[in-house]
Amino acid sequence: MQQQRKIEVCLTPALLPLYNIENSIVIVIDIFRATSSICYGIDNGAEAIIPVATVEECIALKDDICLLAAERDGKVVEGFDFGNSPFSYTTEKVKGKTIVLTTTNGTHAIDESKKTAYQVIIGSFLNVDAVCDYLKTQDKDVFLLCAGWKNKFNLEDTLFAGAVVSRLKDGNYFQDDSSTAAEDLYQLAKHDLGAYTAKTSHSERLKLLGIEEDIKFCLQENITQTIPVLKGNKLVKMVF
Ligand SMILES: O=C(O)[C@H](CS(=O)(=O)O)OP(=O)(O)O
Repeated sequence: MQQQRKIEVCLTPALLPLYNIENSIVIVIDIFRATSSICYGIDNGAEAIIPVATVEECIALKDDICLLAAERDGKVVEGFDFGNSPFSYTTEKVKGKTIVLTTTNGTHAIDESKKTAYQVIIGSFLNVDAVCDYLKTQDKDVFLLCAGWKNKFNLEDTLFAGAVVSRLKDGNYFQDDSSTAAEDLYQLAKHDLGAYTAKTSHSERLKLLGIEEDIKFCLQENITQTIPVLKGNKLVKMVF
């Protein structure tokens, strides 16, 4: 008899060592803003985005062709082409380009999960239905990894995890308790994600930096069908 697939939500990268993800498709989630910007950039024709955990690794990969993007604590790191705002990942800026990217939380989560995952893909509200449609066609376990904030829990990534859980409901998955909690949170917030996420500490941080427009942008649902997938050390557009 075929084993029942699992759906698990890992609420922060700090909890990752507790899980076995060898048979799982890992969906890395960093709604504000890394995974939203990655989805947008790949959809806008970036050839690849190379996620790295540290600013030093980003500099080490510098060559004449790559763009270098680095963000820490919401700000572009001095000397880099750009940071983590989705508005830096437009067609005009990224089409045909390879970007080496490091961010406070998102690229750290990608780096940690790639070591043992069956596959790593990138999720955001921008591509939520495409991600779920893909997962429904796979016979792998689903592992939703929230990038959180500096290894701590955050609301917006958990909300997105809940959005995925609610869309996969009919798939007869075994759900862990954090998936159930995430789904309940999503049911509470889904009618007005903007109002709910206004409560988040991340919104407060981004507002202080004057970048509320980024928040609105990252909460749009299904503006793309593109799924970034990790191939080697590069995130590229998944081809079906
Ligand atoms: O740039 C962002 O929005 C955050 C920075 S922080 O968490 O507010 O310090 O980085 P990300 O890796 O996208 O969470």
